[in-house]
Amino acid sequence: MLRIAVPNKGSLSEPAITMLTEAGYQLHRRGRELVISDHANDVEFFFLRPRDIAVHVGHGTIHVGITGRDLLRDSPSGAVEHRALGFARSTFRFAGPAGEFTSLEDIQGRRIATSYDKLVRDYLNEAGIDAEVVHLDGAVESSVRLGVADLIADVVETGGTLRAAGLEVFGDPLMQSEALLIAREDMRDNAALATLDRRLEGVLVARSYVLVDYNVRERDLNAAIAITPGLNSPTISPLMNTEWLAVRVMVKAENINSVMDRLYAEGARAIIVTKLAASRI
Ligand SMILES: Nc1ncnc2c1ncn2[C@@H]1O[C@H](COP(=O)(O)OP(=O)(O)OP(=O)(O)O)[C@@H](O)[C@H]1O
Ligand SMILES: O=P(O)(O)OC[C@H]1O[C@H](OP(=O)(O)OP(=O)(O)O)[C@H](O)[C@@H]1O
Ligand SMILES: [Mg+2]
Repeated sequence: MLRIAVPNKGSLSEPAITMLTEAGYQLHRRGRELVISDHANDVEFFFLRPRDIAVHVGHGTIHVGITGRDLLRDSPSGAVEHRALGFARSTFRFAGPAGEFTSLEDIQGRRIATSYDKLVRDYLNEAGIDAEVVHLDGAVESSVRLGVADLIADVVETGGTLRAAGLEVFGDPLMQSEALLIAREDMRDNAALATLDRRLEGVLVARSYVLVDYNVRERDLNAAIAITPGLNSPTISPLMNTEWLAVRVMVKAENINSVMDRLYAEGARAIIVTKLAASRI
């Protein structure tokens, strides 16, 4: 039975549970259960602190897990990134009081508050900068005002928390993060992991693609197909009126209106777009 670690709280928890549910798994918690068995799918879900998931997966007692790339990099765990999952996107940045820091060199000899000690230390070592890392478990943005640090290094999404604390980012981001499916290298060829991975890929595709149907005259077909080449190849079917063909094809959802405009300009008509509920590519 495949053991899967799921974040039990924080920004990763709800979207991870939603994604696994969309992938067909049963992991509804009625109360404070720490483990849920999904017998129909032959998997077991362990609800764990986001920060601990890389440790459990690296240890091998849990086969795979969902965590953030920043948390994985902050852990000494031997787990590796298996697939990016496209949610909980954030950047990891240095920030200080407005106007006080402009570049990385300004950090030399100063005190940096963070919950991500290893990530920050590795970055400073790489950059050849010597600074003191002050570990805090959370609410890192308050540390400058409270005097325990001169600057911070933390997760930034909207920047709202920084602004509220009177801090400004400076320098390049230390990294870009998002939720990941992580596993140990030796799980790479595991069949149960491959099934989970294909299901998650199916959710990602269903979220980012739409199905487009349209009719087009045979003479305009090549121009239309150039706009919508599809994943493998579009499906072309005959219509009763033999001058026209029906085309069915997958298209990235984000540009769908501009794609429809261009298809229409090339002579396509009866263009309809359908959302995908699930997919296996
Ligand atoms: N505001 C946010 N927007 C997007 N992603 C975020 C945000 N805050 C945190 N994350 C991401 O969520 C993960 C960390 O989870 P989070 O900070 O929500 O957990 P937590 O419950 O605070 O955990 P802990 O108490 O161990 O710090 C990281 O991968 C981080 O990049
Ligand atoms: O840029 P923003 O959109 O404001 O989001 C970033 C904030 O969200 C996270 O905090 P969280 O809610 O996890 O609290 P924590 O500090 O206790 O971890 C993160 O640590 C930042 O403080
Ligand atoms: Mg947090």
